[in-house]
Amino acid sequence: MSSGTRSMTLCASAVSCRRGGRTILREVDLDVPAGTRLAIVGPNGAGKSTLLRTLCGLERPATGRIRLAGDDLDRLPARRRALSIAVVGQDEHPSAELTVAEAVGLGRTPYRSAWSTGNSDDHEIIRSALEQVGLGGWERRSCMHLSGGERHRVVLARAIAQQTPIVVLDEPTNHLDAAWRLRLMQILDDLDATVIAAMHDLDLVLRHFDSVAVVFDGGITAHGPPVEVLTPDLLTSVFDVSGTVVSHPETGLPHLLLNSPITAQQAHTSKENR
Ligand SMILES: Nc1ncnc2c1ncn2[C@@H]1O[C@H](COP(=O)(O)OP(=O)(O)OP(=O)(O)O)[C@@H](O)[C@H]1O
Repeated sequence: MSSGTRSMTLCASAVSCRRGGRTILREVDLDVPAGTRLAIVGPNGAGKSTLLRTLCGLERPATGRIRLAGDDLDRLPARRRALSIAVVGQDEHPSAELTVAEAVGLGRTPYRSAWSTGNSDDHEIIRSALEQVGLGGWERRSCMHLSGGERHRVVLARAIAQQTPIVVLDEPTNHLDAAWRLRLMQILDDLDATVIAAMHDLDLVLRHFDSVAVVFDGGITAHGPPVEVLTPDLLTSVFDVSGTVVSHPETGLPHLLLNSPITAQQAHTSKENR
């Protein structure tokens, strides 16, 4: 971990979020120590994107504070924020008018002075970011003609090129095929950065994140190491599925076996018992 990464703890205290006149999250406390990997999970509509957007400063909390390395996030100048946090949004794709290099080069904007088009370091950083996402040599291609998965990888390369101590991603495995889902997780594992990601794939969460925060019922209902949090009871009461964590017979790593969605009656009983 670099010294810059080490000092960048992100801290939410008593944060409430409102969208469309409705309170989505109430009094959330969440510390993300520098250099750790946090997955945010929860059912559709629970408020994962809302929490992520608030944590990275794209939305202001209705109440409470977000602090980055001790400073109030909403008081940080835009440039300093862009040098601290890179964001890969849900279903975000690069503008069709840009070449791949231009789209990835947007990640270098906070480092440039006005009217600068980038220097040789920038070109090398862009080239290297494209290599990492398997698009080496694609600099001159138009973003207009990329597939969904390729566009997603360009946006990921932009975040890598931004070289921030914190990277925030909203459902980063969307649009990716089986191999690229695993490669993406490897890329995130290798980043010298704090990683915060909203995830639907709980199996990947088990092996690639230090901790998981479960967003449910207007708050964080559980938070801790994935193998401790993703218990059969929690899977039933929060996700309406039955499932269990098993060890891979060869690697010994934890994997999630999901059986079947539970019935509406079972879900009701489980919630009554919570
Ligand atoms: N701009 C908005 N105006 C009104 N309601 C909104 C707005 N954005 C989100 N919501 C509502 O806030 C709630 C939380 O949305 P959010 O996108 O944070 O959920 P999520 O957990 O990320 O869901 P998903 O897994 O489906 O992506 C949802 O009920 C959604 O309909």
